[in-house]
Amino acid sequence: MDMTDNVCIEVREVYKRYKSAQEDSLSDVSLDVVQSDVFGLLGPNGAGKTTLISILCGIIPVSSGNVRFFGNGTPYSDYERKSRVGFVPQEYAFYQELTPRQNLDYFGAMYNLSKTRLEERREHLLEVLGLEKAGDKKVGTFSGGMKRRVNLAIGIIHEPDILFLDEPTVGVDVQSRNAIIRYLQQLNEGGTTIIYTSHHMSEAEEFCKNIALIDHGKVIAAGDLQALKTAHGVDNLQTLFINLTGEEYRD
Ligand SMILES: Nc1ncnc2c1ncn2[C@@H]1O[C@H](COP(=O)(O)OP(=O)(O)OP(=O)(O)O)[C@@H](O)[C@H]1O
Repeated sequence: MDMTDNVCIEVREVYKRYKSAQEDSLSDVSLDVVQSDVFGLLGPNGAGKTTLISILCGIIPVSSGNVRFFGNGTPYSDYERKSRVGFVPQEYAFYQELTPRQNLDYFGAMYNLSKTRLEERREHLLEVLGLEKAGDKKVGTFSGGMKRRVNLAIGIIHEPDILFLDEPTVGVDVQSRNAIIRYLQQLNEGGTTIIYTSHHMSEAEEFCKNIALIDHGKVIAAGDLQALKTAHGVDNLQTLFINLTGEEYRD
């Protein structure tokens, strides 16, 4: 990281043990995410990625440690954190019985957007995510790719500065995957900081500037993706991943 980079998320010595668990799901996790980064949280099944994203989004508490958010070097208030951070969860977070327009109106209202602003955002997102024609059909009838795009639209209805995505392209076809990643790239070019998880190594390799590789709740490698590949003498992310996390199944 460059000294001039503006840290927007600071994670320090975070531990997490779920109530029913015998072991820590996160153990001594420290990370910095800089403004306008595309940051990949990568690791095998059960590594702790969803746990970490859930903590960063304020959905579950840490057992110990700290997470702080900054905008231009100043810590966010709770209000700023809510209005400037967006989250696209792995599970679908919409009402299947409602249409995309109705879902976007419902979730947009939670952010206190004005009626005009909400309409503008809703129609913009339906258009750029290729959902215009399906805008008044029940989401429950949609393909996986369309549902993923609705999930994404809901998470960004309030135009967040910092966006978390937990496997945003899981289970979709190549067209939807490309549309989602292209759109996220555009958001990032416009200044949105993106933190995302994926099991799709070639997608992550193209998309991420920095990564943290997590295994058994610990950060085992972090930093600039290109520099990590060079340091470990590998030419692709998948080989780096296998070299650092091993070949065994994680069931
Ligand atoms: N609510 C919970 N209660 C108890 N243990 C949990 C809970 N949620 C997750 N865990 C455990 O915490 C560890 C980390 O899980 P987590 O879902 O964060 O991993 P992940 O890296 O997101 O995995 P995946 O790639 O499969 O989504 C796992 O051992 C999991 O079994």
